[in-house]
Amino acid sequence: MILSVNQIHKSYGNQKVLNNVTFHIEKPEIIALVGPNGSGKSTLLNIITNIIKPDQGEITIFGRRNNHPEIFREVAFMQDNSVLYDYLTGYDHLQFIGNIQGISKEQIYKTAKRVGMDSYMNKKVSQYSLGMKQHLLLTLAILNQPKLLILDEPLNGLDPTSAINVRELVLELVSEGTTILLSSHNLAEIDRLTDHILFLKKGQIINEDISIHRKISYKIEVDNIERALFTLNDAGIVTTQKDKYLFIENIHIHDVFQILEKNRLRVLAIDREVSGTERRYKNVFFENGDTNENSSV
Ligand SMILES: Nc1ncnc2c1ncn2[C@@H]1O[C@H](COP(=O)(O)OP(=O)(O)OP(=O)(O)O)[C@@H](O)[C@H]1O
Repeated sequence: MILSVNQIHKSYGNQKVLNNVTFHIEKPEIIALVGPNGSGKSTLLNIITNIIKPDQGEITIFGRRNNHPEIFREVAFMQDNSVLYDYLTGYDHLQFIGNIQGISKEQIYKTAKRVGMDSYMNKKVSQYSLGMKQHLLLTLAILNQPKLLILDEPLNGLDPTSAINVRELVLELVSEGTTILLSSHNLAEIDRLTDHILFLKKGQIINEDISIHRKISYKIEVDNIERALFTLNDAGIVTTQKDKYLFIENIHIHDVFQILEKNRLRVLAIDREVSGTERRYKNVFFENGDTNENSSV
């Protein structure tokens, strides 16, 4: 068992933030923790990493309690940027943590290069952008090649290029056997990363394989929209029109191309959108017309 979260309760004053949270991670994969602002995601990650104590409940990581002194050889938590020191360089931070963990200079350089921060690691953190700070925090987190990596909003503040790099790195780490538990607000990013979602609702976990909710939709522009609409619907492919675009869901796009080509219809543009998480998110959090997504227990 990689991670076992058992019957965790946590309140702040009268506010019950986590109410009997239980879930288990048994195999290396990416698991996304999703919930509205204030639903308790950071609190839960902080409890898992033993930064905050729960009121009740128990966490085990690789079979040991999460307060075991050796646990942090195998687990890393990407903290938020308040842990960084403005007057130190990125390299100073890496060297400091590297010294504590007995990590070689070569490994520090290799990891910084892997994350893409080697070119500015000798600059002071005061000169870093938000994205550069995120890169440094990620480099610090993966320095000891953890088996379980916990990331709180890792894509926050990243421009599209950096977000793609981090996403690719996360996928690479998982392919090497690392388990990644991450929280994110960015549902489109989650769709690209994983099918395994933990929804945090009213202090409790709804643990789901999102693949059954996956929807792939295509937005297509053709040279003759009326004829294309008629032709596709006639072929049994449910197609709708909005403005100058056709919309088709959950279909092998190759079939659509073949039908259009056979009928001498030309595709001018095509856009593909994958959504599963967002659709399920709405079902979970906006049920019964409840549009107040803020969690209260
Ligand atoms: N130290 C604290 N003292 C009192 N209340 C707290 C404390 N930390 C968190 N809370 C409250 O607990 C709730 C959950 O906070 P938490 O930061 O875990 O949520 P979150 O899901 O991570 O939110 P966000 O997505 O906005 O980061 C919020 O209502 C927050 O105000």
